[in-house]
Amino acid sequence: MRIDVVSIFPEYLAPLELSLIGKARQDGLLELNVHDLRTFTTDKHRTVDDTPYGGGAGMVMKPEPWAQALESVAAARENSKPVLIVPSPAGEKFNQALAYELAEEEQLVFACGRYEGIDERVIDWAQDHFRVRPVSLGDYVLNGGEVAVLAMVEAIGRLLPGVVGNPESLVEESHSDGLLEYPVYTKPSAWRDHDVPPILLSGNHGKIAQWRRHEQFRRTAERRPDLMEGLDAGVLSRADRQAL
Ligand SMILES: N#Cc1c(-c2ccc3ccn(Cc4cccnc4)c3c2)n[nH]c1N
Repeated sequence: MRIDVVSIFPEYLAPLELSLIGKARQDGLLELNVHDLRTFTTDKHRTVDDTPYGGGAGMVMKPEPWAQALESVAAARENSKPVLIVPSPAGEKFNQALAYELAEEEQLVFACGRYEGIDERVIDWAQDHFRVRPVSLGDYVLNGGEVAVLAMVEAIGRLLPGVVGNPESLVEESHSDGLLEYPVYTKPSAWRDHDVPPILLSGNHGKIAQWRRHEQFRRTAERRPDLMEGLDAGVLSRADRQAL
């Protein structure tokens, strides 16, 4: 997969040189290019914003630098247009299902807006060159798209083949099957008056799996009742229904 990120703060994306994603880039599992939007300006002040038509507070990002930048990074392909992800408070909610969907793409382009956002005509123009997806990280307000891109690239990148050492670990984590993950413990078994649940020391793998499943349901019902409504019937085994 190739990922291109355009931002006026390219240094914000430096953490993607670290850890799992950084190693995936070194191993050639992921190509990630970060581009400075100001590279695509033509005036001596390298201007990327201007006052909003219709008045109002703040500034809006000018359309032409964005069109130049996006044209520059769009890999020419016959069969399908690359995906352009535009982080926005007004986007569809990012979730694990969307992370899996986007992990299948050949190229993802991320447009990190700042100020009050990007001139909407860029989104309209981009429809002819990209499959455009405005995406929100969550229902809270950030100052720009970079933090959202860090989160999305990590969530998507870790799903790519070979990035996570043990693919098994992707199966049982939160949201992989619509449920929150079960609690985890390690040595020592007794710690500051808090003991590891005895079932986990029993060596009875069937009972341990049953306990873990029950904990997934208990936690999900307690912390995220909204997820319980959306559970796919196939996810609920007979034993699961008994656990509810
Ligand atoms: N993804 C995502 C986001 C953003 C977000 C993303 C891009 C930009 C570009 C500018 N701002 C500031 C801004 C603030 C308020 C109104 N309009 C714009 C952004 C906020 N906020 N919250 C999220 N979950």
